[in-house]
This record gives sequence, structure tokens and C-alpha cells, in this order.
Amino acid sequence: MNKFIDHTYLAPDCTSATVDRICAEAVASGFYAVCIPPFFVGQAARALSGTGVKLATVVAFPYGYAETAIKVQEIRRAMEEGADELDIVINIAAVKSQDWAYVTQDLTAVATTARLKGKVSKIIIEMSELTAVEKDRIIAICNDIKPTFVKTSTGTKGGATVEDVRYLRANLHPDIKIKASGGIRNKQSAQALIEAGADRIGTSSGLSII
Ligand SMILES: O=C[C@H](O)COP(=O)(O)O
Repeated sequence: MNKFIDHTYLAPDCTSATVDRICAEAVASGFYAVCIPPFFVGQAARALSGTGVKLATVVAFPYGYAETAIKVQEIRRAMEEGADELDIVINIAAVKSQDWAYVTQDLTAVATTARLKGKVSKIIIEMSELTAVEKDRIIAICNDIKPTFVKTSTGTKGGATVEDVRYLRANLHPDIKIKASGGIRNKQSAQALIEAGADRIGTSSGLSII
């Protein structure tokens, strides 16, 4: 179980001391990665250097409505500072405006920026906010662009459900992995999501889960 977990702290009260604690816990528990705010990427990269624990951060978090060029800049900066994995929020405002051309170019730009440096992209689609039609449009766009992962939730609005993960696994291209996140608090929930098809679990409750 520990190797499925991105040990996460994204609440606004995150401090430098929190990041040191999260990194130390991730090393001690053998988690796959930590996921911390972009402000702390440099610090976390130093703390994790040589440990084998990957470093993930978020981009345009939590609503995703920064302009594409700003997202790309945010990704480049995070990669320069040592991020291995970029958890990037889809432009939910563009989705709700049914501006599929904008959503497509936005996702293409961010996934390509990460891919060109050999980094992992995780597109956060905030499943709880989407209609059935919006889910299907986004899945189709992702199947064309092929980010490394589709991630269910930011953890600020609703969270991962077994039904969502099952639906994603049934409809996403098999090469695209799934990260379930948001409100995953215990081992039973994490196991159910993995059985439904999740390849990674993003949670602030990693220690309780393992
Ligand atoms: O990406 C992961 C989520 O932000 C974590 O959400 P959580 O605090 O509900 O576990």
C-alpha cells in the first residue's frame, strides 16, 4: 500500500516545518511521493534528495483557471526546482463554458511541457463538479493527449469515488494511469479505489492508511 501513496499536504496552513515533516514521514514510511505546494518545491527537493521518494507539486491549484502560459511557466519553474511530477488542474471555468478548444490546447500545452523534460503529468479533472457529458468530453481529450495520469480531485470539493475510478478505467486509454484523491481516509477506501483501477492514491491520511 505504501508504494501507492502520494503523501500530501496542500492545505493553506502548510509551513516550511510541515514540509520537513511530510518529507521525513514519506521517507520513513516508503511512500511513493510527497505532494506539496509549489512554494516549497526547492526545500522538499533538498529534503528528498537521494531517498528515492518522488516529489510532486500542484499547478494552478485548486481551480485551474490560470492562463495556459502561466501554467506552463509554473510547470517549468517547479521542474527547475526539482519536481518529478506535476499535478495540474484542468481549467474548470473553460469546461463549464464548454470551451473544448481552449481545454484541448491547455491540456496539450501542460502535458507536453512536462513530457519534454521526462516528467510525469497528472491532470486533475475534479470529477465531483462534472456532468456526465463533461466527463466524457474530458476523457476523449485526455485519450488524444495522453497525460501520464488523470487525477480525480483536488481534495477541495468532493473526493474520489469507486464509481468514478471504475468509469475512468473503463473509458480512458489503457496507457493513462489513474490517481484517486480527495477524502481518502482509511485502508478500506484506499483498497477499494485500487481494486477499481487506481494506480496511485493522493491523500493527507497516508499514515493512518498504512
Ligand atoms: O491531491 C490530494 C488531495 O489534495 C488530498 O486530499 P485530502 O486532504 O482530502 O486527503
